Amino acid sequence: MAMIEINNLTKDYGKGRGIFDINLSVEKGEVFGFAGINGAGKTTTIRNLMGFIKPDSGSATIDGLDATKKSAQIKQKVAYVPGEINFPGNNSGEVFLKRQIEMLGHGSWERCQEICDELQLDATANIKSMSKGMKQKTALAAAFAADSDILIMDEPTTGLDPLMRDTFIKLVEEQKALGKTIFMSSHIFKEMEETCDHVAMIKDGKIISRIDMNKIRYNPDKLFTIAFQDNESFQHFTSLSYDLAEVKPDKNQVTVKVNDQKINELMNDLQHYPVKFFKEIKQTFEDYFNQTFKEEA
Ligand SMILES: Nc1ncnc2c1ncn2[C@@H]1O[C@H](COP(=O)(O)OP(=O)(O)OP(=O)(O)O)[C@@H](O)[C@H]1O
Repeated sequence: MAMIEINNLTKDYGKGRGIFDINLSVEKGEVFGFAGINGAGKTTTIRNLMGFIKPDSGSATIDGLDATKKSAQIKQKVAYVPGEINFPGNNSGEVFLKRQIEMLGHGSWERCQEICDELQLDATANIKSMSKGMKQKTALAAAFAADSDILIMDEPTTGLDPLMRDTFIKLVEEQKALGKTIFMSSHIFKEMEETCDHVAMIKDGKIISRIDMNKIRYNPDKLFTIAFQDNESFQHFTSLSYDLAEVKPDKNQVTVKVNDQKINELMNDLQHYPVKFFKEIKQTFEDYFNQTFKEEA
């Protein structure tokens, strides 16, 4: 059974805003990304999932628990990082973190301290006077130290610098190795590319694509840009039967799409031409995201 199941979920705020007929399924042990630009519907979906708001139609379950009817149990079970962090009370980060661990009934203060060290967070500061980044780190420390089977995080790296994002990626990988299920929204491509097994893309409240990230990470179809030293070589090469993705005659340059199995063939062919430069164009999740959004426009 899937750990997170969303069926035909709709929350209509009017004027085309909200989420419409969302269907998603996240398996146990999977890191699942939810990608979309501002206002796409990520937070609305997550707030439904956590039972903070009721859908107009459809349903969501977490480990078999209905998000609306069993919201209290879900909040106990899930380590949650909200999109907008607003801590209750006027205590130090440490007091807050210790209470969180006590409240959830799993996780340990020792592990929490290790995570605070990794995130370079001084949790002795008062939570009300913390900077945006410190609040985000405190919320992450609470979630990662909770030892919950499921983590749901809404834009978890907001306010973190690039080095801290790398620490975040490491923490996610550790959780994945422990078999935890992670659902996180983001518009930061790097963290999704490095951590997610699957990503769903949302636009205007609707899912427009589901991606197996291995197909992006280990895409057998590679792109190579080759610049030739003279126009004659360029002309001759482009007359061969390669799949030409881009041709720039003024620069004697061509970009070819070549399957892994045909790379040796390309290398052999290129030996016959004076080549100025040769480089692989890496296809990233960002390229896929931008392309899909353009196609949907
Ligand atoms: N309580 C509300 N009342 C009216 N409209 C709302 C409400 N909450 C969200 N919306 C609208 O629903 C749409 C989806 O918002 P949501 O916050 O889910 O997007 P998001 O993908 O999380 O965006 P962001 O990346 O900016 O956080 C937006 O158009 C937003 O203005």
